[in-house]
Amino acid sequence: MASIVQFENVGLRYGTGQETLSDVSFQLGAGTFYFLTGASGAGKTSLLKLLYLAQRPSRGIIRLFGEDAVTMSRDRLPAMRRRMGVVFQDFRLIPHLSAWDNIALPLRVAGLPEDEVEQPVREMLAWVGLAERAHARPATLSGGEQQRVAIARAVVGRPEILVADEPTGNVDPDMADRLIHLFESMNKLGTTVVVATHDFHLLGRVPGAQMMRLDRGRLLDPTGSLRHPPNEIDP
Ligand SMILES: Nc1ncnc2c1ncn2[C@@H]1O[C@H](COP(=O)(O)OP(=O)(O)OP(=O)(O)O)[C@@H](O)[C@H]1O
Repeated sequence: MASIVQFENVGLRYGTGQETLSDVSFQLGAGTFYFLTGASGAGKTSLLKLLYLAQRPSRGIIRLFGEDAVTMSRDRLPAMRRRMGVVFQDFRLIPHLSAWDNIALPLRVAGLPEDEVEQPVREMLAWVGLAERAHARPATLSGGEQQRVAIARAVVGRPEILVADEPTGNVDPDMADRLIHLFESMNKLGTTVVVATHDFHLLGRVPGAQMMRLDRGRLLDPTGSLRHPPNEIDP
């Protein structure tokens, strides 16, 4: 299976402090589902920021869709980012837009005509259980509802990679299962999915998902499953 993301000896240092991420090396196989776990402060959000190109590493090599993401010119970044859907930990919805318009945004930015925007937005709103709240602005939605709008916005354009940072942090267990099922359905259609979570309950929900575990800025890969081809697990 082709790898869609490669990190080689990546390090990240904010300011002049210690490295937040050190010697991080892995490859993500196209079409695979990954969970990223680790204690609070281990560096999960930082790793995801490198992945969705919000942050450049202090050292190492990152290749995304076969291109060198570290030396890439700033003009190329928006086109690369459009191939990814991101669920931010703090949602980042546009406050003056309704739930509907927030979800429609990636499709409109991609230049889809309005008659091709309506159906996917309607379907996504229904999927995340917010059909009745289509016209609500983010400030009038609960935290869990905002999170569901953020998820709908990230997946509506069927991105090649979906990156989600604690996407079930604000919803009840039933909704968490439903959202994970949505990610799994997208994964079955070919999207590579990376979900950072503290929620151990979720980890068993996706058969075949690979685990990435960060421990104080270092990625543990005891089974070698993050290399390609994955190592056989020793009997
Ligand atoms: N912009 C920043 N400037 C300086 N330090 C930062 C910045 N962002 C994160 N850090 C530090 O980097 C470390 C890792 O943070 P990060 O948010 O990546 O961890 P995390 O595993 O996602 O944690 P959590 O599960 O609590 O969200 C922490 O010590 C944090 O204080």
